[in-house]
Amino acid sequence: MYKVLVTDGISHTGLKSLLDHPHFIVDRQPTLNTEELKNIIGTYDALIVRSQTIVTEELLQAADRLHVIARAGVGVDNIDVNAATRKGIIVINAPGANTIAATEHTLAMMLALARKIPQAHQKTAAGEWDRNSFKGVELYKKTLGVVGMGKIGTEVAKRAKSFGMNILGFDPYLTEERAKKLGITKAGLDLIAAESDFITVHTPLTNDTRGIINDEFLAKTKKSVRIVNCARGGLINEKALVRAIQSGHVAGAALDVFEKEPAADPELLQNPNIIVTPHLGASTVEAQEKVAQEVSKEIIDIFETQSIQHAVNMPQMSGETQAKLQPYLLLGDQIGQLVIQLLKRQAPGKINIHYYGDLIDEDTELLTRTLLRGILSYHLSDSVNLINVLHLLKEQGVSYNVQKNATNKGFANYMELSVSQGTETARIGATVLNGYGARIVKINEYRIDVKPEKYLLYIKHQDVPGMIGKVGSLLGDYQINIGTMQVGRAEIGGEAIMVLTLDKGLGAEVLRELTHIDGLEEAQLLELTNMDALEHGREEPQKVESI
Ligand SMILES: NC(=O)C1=CN([C@@H]2O[C@H](COP(=O)(O)OP(=O)(O)OC[C@H]3O[C@@H](n4cnc5c(N)ncnc54)[C@H](O)[C@@H]3O)[C@@H](O)[C@H]2O)C=CC1
Ligand SMILES: O=C(O)C(=O)COP(=O)(O)O
Repeated sequence: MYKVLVTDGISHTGLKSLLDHPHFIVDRQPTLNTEELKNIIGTYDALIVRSQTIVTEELLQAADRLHVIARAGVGVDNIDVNAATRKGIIVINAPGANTIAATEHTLAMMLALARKIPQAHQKTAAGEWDRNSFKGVELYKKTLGVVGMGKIGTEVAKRAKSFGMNILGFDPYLTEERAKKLGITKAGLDLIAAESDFITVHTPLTNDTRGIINDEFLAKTKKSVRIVNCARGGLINEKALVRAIQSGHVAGAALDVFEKEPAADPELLQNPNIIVTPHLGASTVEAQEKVAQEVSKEIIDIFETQSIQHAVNMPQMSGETQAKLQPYLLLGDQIGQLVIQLLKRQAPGKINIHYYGDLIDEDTELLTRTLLRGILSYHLSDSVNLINVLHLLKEQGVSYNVQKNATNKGFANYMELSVSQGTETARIGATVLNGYGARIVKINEYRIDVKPEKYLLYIKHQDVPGMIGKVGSLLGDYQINIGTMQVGRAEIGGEAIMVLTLDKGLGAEVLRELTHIDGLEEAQLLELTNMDALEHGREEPQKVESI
């Protein structure tokens, strides 16, 4: 059973697949304080949050078995993603599931700001019939500057066009072609400042975007501009905004998000020209069900089938590509494990990965991580996974290099992995044969043809007659059954290798005796762990024995 902790208010209906699943226990604890959360997090496999729960490095230090943090929404700035990555915790979100909700809230805020609806409502509800104080402005024929033309920015732009607005869009990823298709103008920040009557921001909060609307930007804006932020507090420098509104340069602002939440600054909250909502952009019935459904499904997938779709700290890959790469991923993990053992179990210093043939057309980032995890797992065991493997390599000072080559090396697809430490190098080449499965086809400079199995006996010897018989009979004396035997040599009568698959492992005594055979230079048992789990395309999940 896997234990899932749900903090923050998450839709019960949306969580249904998790709540009904026989392998998951879901605890809903929406009112925990930081200390309480820290005290219990250690017993959970997954955590589901919205924007309210702050997931810090300190909290993660106590999260000993946490495998997944799911953000039922988009922004992950309340989660220390780097700390999660270092700990090998997958962070997922639900991009797109609340796009429409945030879009409609932005439009609602823009209209409310233009027509002073909250202020008028307040006065009317208090019994005052004031028809003079609330003259608004129209959106029609006005220019809207959209900073951040991602999912929400784009949907906002489309809807604003239907009000007859001219749209200026700014986003490093906005091409002229897409802008044209949307019927908007691709612009820079300066043009947006100079031309816009309304400006709305829709970027994530990053080092780049923090304070993107600041004194300097506001100074370049048109007089009486109105500003909307339904994305992230911090994109607008609040002090600068208040100054610009007080000076009369900015006519007003509509804010759903704040530098610090819950918002408390009276200069913002009690300003007659600023309308506010308490981070409600995603708060619709539909969006909340959808975000909860999406993260629930993905959590189940991650634990049950190791398939990850929306990890923010992993390469993204479609299910189709993942399925196509699956045999290579299994093989990659295996040759990673084997190559480090061939290096006489020394820590790696330098790793080279080459992909040839059909593999060069694939997105190999996940495969590369799998190979690297295979290598590191020999010394670091379960503490290394696909999430933290690059971080751990860096931490260990191991360099790696990936090359792709269109030549096919005699196989439709081929990958070669070499690991060095000092002057020693171990190398394995492998391929997936259509209809026959995975094969190791090269070990160091020798060509062979071995199907990876749990126990492989690797022997280096002189290419002299009788060697195969001697090895076979010694193993027979110890009741060790040989599954397959392959020999490879660089030249007749020179050095050669023998690779045997065995039904069980063998001890140091047998290995010692093997090396006493005349002409036998080296014997090494290579062992693959996690074979069963790998066969099923996933690692062994952590199990809760009893709750
Ligand atoms: N108020 C609320 O409740 C909600 C807020 N959000 C927030 O809205 C924002 C946008 O969300 P989505 O559209 O779903 O994300 P998205 O990832 O689809 O779009 C973000 C866009 O910002 C662009 N961008 C990044 N840096 C930029 C820069 N320096 N200048 C201009 N553009 C830049 C990116 O290229 C991307 O196209 C996020 O901050 C998200 O957290 C999302 C949902 C609800
Ligand atoms: O999805 C986002 O980025 C949001 O800001 C929504 O936040 P919430 O889930 O409503 O706390």
